[in-house]
Amino acid sequence: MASETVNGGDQQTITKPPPLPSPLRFSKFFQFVSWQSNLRILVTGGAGFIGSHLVDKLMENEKNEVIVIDNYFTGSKDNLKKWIGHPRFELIRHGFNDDEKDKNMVYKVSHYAVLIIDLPLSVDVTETLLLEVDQIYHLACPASPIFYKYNPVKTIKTNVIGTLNMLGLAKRVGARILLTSTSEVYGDPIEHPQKEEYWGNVNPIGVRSCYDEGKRVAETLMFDYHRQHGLEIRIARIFNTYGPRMNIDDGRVVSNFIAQAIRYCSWNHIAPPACIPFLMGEPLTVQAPGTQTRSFCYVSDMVDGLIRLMDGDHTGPINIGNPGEFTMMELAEAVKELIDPKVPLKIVENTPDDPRQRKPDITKAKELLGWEPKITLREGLPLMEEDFRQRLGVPKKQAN
Ligand SMILES: NC(=O)c1ccc[n+]([C@@H]2O[C@H](COP(=O)([O-])OP(=O)(O)OC[C@H]3O[C@@H](n4cnc5c(N)ncnc54)[C@H](O)[C@@H]3O)[C@@H](O)[C@H]2O)c1
Ligand SMILES: O=C(O)[C@H]1O[C@H](OP(=O)(O)OP(=O)(O)OC[C@H]2O[C@@H](n3ccc(=O)[nH]c3=O)[C@H](O)[C@@H]2O)[C@H](O)[C@@H](O)[C@@H]1O
Repeated sequence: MASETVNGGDQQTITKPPPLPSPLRFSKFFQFVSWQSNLRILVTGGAGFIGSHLVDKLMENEKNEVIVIDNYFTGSKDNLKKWIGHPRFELIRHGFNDDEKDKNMVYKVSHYAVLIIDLPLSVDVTETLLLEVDQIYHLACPASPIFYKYNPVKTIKTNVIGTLNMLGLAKRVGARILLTSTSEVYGDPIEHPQKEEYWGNVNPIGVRSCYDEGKRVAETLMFDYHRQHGLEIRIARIFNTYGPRMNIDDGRVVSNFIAQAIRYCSWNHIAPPACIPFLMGEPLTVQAPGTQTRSFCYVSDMVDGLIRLMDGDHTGPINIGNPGEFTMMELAEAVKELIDPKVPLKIVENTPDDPRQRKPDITKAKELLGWEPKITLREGLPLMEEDFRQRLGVPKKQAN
């Protein structure tokens, strides 16, 4: 088991041996060795953007059994529809599955009647859960700033109570757990690019704190369980990730710019620009000043990095991101160039505490995981455009 540390090596090394696999799972393995999958993997937040791509990749391995829990706040069952009904896949609904539904009808009707009829049945990580699994990818948490700021108390609960619950589960069944932390733990960074040793510059009482301080506490909890109980932990610090399947009105910059540009062009196509300009859709909304930077990682690279981290020997935290750095103005220009150079830009007001620069130092990921991103922004944007056009029902116009 790994005992490498970060932060200049000033953290304690592991004093306890790693936990044994769940006794339940162990006996099942020997009893049914002929059909038992090698790994039962829980993905929290598996109906979301990164989570559903991760599920796709994990399901490619026939030795894996994948279980998803989600409360569908920002995720959707649609993202998982190709796996629903697959024998190696399970989407947990309020802690019981379809076969048990009839047996539990009274219980369910009395407690969840409205949910059964009107809403997809969901599982929230702020509630405790007992499952027999070997690995936990803990992603559940709204990621887009407009969504995580919508109900900040719930965001904090998800990060703190949700992570505690998943750590409790990992401890009980002897599972390895990976947390998807964030580059937001570096706040508005004074060091650039950001190395894992950097402790960050975070406002503890700002409107983003529910998310960035929430993730910092989640990291603390992970390390405390690791030191105190010998839990096998992995922490990924994810930098801005984009790709197909992001919510169209997610609010994050890449999805906003692509949706705005496609919508602008579709209106432009119907209404001649000279006569009805207000019908032409929204320009690209660049939040002031537009010189702030981000480094964008394509989702397949991200998923590859997460799996390498989970399956490797290093606890992290490890930055996983693409070091290619762009100002928001440069990103807007790249989207214009791709979709339609005539789409206008509009400078709009920014939100408080927006980090002014962000770029990962990925030396650790390269050295410890043998990972580096393969897909550049210019290669990834067209893949996302194609997916957004399909979902918006706006095909690309063929050049004459
Ligand atoms: N996408 C990025 O750029 C990025 C960057 C850094 C970190 N991350 C982290 O990666 C993870 C996934 O991000 P994403 O971009 O796929 O976001 P997303 O919003 O698409 O997915 C999050 C999923 O978690 C679910 N969820 C939220 N709260 C929950 C709760 N209390 N209980 C159960 N499910 C809950 C949502 O319904 C959704 O399906 C998050 O933890 C996020 O903080 C993402
Ligand atoms: O990578 C990360 O660690 C974090 O990145 C994002 O947070 P943020 O970078 O603020 O994401 P966006 O909302 O996409 O904003 C990026 C930049 O684009 C700008 N922006 C956003 C939206 C828009 O329409 N226009 C625009 O210029 C924002 O001002 C900001 O400077 C994610 O949403 C977080 O969940 C994640 O943890």
